[in-house]
Amino acid sequence: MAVIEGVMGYYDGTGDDGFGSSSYEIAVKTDTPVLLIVNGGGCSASVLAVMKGFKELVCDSMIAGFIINNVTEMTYRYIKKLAAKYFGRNMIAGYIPKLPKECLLSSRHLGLVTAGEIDNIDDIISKTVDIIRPCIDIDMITDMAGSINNPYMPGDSGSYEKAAAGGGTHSSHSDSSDGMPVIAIARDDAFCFYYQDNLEMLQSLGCTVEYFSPLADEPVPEYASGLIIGGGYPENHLEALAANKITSESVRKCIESGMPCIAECGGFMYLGRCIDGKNMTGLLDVESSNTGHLVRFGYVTVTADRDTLLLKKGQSIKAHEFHYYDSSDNGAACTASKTNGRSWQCIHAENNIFAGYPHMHFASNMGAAEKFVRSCGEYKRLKMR
Ligand SMILES: C/C1=C2N=C(/C=C3N=C(/C(C)=C4\N[C@@](C)([C@@H]5N=C1[C@](C)(CCC(=O)O)[C@H]5CC(=O)O)[C@@](C)(CC(=O)O)[C@@H]4CCC(=O)O)[C@@](C)(CC(=O)O)[C@@H]\3CCC(=O)O)C(C)(C)[C@@H]/2CCC(=O)O
Ligand SMILES: Nc1ncnc2c1ncn2[C@@H]1O[C@H](COP(=O)(O)OP(=O)(O)OP(=O)(O)O)[C@@H](O)[C@H]1O
Ligand SMILES: NC(=O)CC[C@H](N)C(=O)O
Repeated sequence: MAVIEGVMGYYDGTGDDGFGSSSYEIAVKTDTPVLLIVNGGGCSASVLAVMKGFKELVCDSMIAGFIINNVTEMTYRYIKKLAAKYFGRNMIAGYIPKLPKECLLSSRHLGLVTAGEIDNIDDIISKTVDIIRPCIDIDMITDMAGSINNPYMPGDSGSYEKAAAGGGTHSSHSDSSDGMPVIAIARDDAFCFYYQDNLEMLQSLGCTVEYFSPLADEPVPEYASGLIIGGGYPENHLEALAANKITSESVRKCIESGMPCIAECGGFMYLGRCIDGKNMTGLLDVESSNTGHLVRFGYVTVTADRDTLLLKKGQSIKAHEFHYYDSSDNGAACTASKTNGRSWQCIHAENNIFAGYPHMHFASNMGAAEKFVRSCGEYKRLKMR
């Protein structure tokens, strides 16, 4: 079994093409049965109307079953009995009771507080499992999952399994003398927004991915010939990032020596002169500050208006913007456009840098990842001369 992550409500997506990019569309494309969790709090039989609406909005909703959230056992039994009548079969695989405070995960701007920042996350999960486990019909769920032969599930050669086993995900003593480039990834509580896909794609192109932590004042790993600084919450760690000179000097030295660098959103802000007045690396002449509201949000297509590290003029890549901060200069090497027709300039493409607010998704243009890896390879060869 695998859990496929979706966003917001089941049919919520870009809205441009039916239910474009929604969890529903992903279920259809991957031929995956769906177990929909519906909120039953504050109502009883009315939740059946919600379930029926979700199930019958389209002719094949892919919904194989439901779990009712936020109800008592008594209400659950009542709904389950009624559901058999209205759906003609048992489609409810259990319920989730009202959870105690200590099981709840907190949110902040941009969504949930990330798991890596919650010290007792394992305890919270175990406690939640202990509560939920007796309320869920696992056999029924296994039957739903076992009834399909999904070609997208990782098999023996699945990259996800390899990654989980540590196959190239992290290597502390990478070979720098031959082979493919080592890509350094800044990763900690300040820089935590990465598409796992992107990292695996770099690995599938032969690169080794190595992590370092700006919050722990670590330098860019010695053997690296490419650098990625992802998004996240640098604004929550300004004192440390401003004080951590080993990282900032190392990032500066690498980039000034020509190392190809992608910096996205929070990572882009870190390459600037300052965030909310606190000094950062100063590699870009940019100041970033909190606007107090969502500045840009949603899926975009980023098209290059001139040649850049990732895209040649005219080429595009799909990306995503999600930020409260804004900068004095967001770059103008590319144009980001939404399906609703809105567009704006973005991306600093000075020499070896590709930096700006969009988070790029390589699977939408593998050529961009290949171009980045080629540049890292060239940098590596130059360095070895
Ligand atoms: C159309 C909207 C979309 N939201 C998506 C996915 C996610 N949204 C998250 C969160 C936490 C928020 N989304 C809102 C911005 C909310 N989302 C919308 C709106 C309905 C309209 C946005 C727009 O047209 O510009 C919007 C509500 C609104 O009336 O503005 C948010 C404000 C909802 C709320 O809490 O009230 C909220 C932002 C919170 C904040 O300000 O910090 C998710 C994180 C939820 C999740 O994880 O399930 C998620 C983010 C996923 C991601 O990283 O992409 C859609 C379904 C993708 C869609 C956007 C489509 C698009 O424009 O491209
Ligand atoms: N069974 C439960 N017991 C107690 N609180 C709950 C339960 N289910 C949800 N909540 C709380 O209700 C709020 C909204 O829950 P909901 O399930 O709508 O979240 P969500 O779908 O993750 O929201 P979002 O659309 O923001 O991603 C959250 O604060 C969550 O902690
Ligand atoms: N997507 C990001 O990296 C977000 C950066 C920053 N936390 C902001 O809200 O602007």
